[in-house]
Amino acid sequence: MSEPTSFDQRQDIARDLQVTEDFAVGPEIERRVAFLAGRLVSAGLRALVLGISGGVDSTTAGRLCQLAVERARAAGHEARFHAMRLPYGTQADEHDARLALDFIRPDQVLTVDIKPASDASLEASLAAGVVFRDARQQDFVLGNIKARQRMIAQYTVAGAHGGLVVGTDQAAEALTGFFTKFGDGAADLVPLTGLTKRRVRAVAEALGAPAALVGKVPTADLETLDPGKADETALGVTYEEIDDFLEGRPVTEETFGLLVARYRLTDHKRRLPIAP
Ligand SMILES: Nc1ncnc2c1ncn2[C@@H]1O[C@H](COP(=O)(O)OP(=O)(O)OC[C@H]2O[C@@H]([n+]3cccc(C(=O)O)c3)[C@H](O)[C@@H]2O)[C@@H](O)[C@H]1O
Ligand SMILES: Nc1ncnc2c1ncn2[C@@H]1O[C@H](COP(=O)(O)OP(=O)(O)OP(=O)(O)O)[C@@H](O)[C@H]1O
Ligand SMILES: [Mg+2]
Repeated sequence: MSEPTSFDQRQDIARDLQVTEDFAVGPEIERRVAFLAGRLVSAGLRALVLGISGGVDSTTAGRLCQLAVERARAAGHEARFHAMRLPYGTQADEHDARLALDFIRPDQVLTVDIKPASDASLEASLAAGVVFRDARQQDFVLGNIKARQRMIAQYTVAGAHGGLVVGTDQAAEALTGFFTKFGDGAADLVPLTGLTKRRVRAVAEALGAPAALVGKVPTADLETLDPGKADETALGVTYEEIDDFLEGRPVTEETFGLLVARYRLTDHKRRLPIAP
């Protein structure tokens, strides 16, 4: 049997991540709003829950959620969108989060500071004798604790209101595994699935999001020692390159190899836990 060609490899990955060749923003918005409203109604539940960071992904997904609950209500189904602010203490770009909320106009906004619980979790492990290699490694692990703490806060609200937790995973993050397993990677519904980053921005723009958020530099903003670090700095590859790869446009051989390697390495993050 012959080795798959680069072309086949790329196509298989794009298919696995549900990236389509064609993209029309209007029908994509309609399909995703219908998906959220339909799932809420068919599950017999009453709420959608999502953290709003001030980044373009949650701005976009948040507006889709609000449109979906309004559609469900118009069809006679009781439904509300609970948008959550989940800062770790004080967030440097809080003004962007406020801008996002003004645009989304959610039914409800709830703020939970994840700092006390995140710090307590780390402290308890340190007190139990967990030792980190150095301060950087400890800070990186604390970053993943923050992402998981946000997941816990969102599931708390979902539990209180009979809600579904919405995730913001999209194709560029899925390809690179650039999310915390069971943290921001954990959700009930993922309406941005299959969208490259530039397509997320196109959806945001078509929905009428402020330009400052549509074009905002993506950041996981998880490391206390490196606040607001750009995802592209952490990844060593640009979103333009990731999107080009996923959409079948030319990328350098080096980028191609790097992305295929990253996709393989992070396979476990896109699946259920491995069983014997
Ligand atoms: N082959 C394999 N089969 C099964 N499990 C495997 C595995 N390789 C590693 N693992 C395990 O997976 C776990 C590591 O995964 P995980 O805990 O996610 O940790 P990890 O992938 O190391 O870190 C998460 C990365 O995502 C970034 N992130 C997080 C959250 C949000 C965003 C954002 O863009 O907003 C970005 C974050 O900055 C960081 O670079 C470990 O337990 C590891 O041992
Ligand atoms: N400070 C925060 N407050 C509320 N929710 C947050 C916060 N930080 C992260 N989240 C949640 O975690 C998700 C993953 O973060 P991520 O950085 O990938 O998305 P984003 O900030 O919306 O967009 P971008 O990737 O462009 O920065 C967010 O979409 C949001 O739901
Ligand atoms: Mg972000």
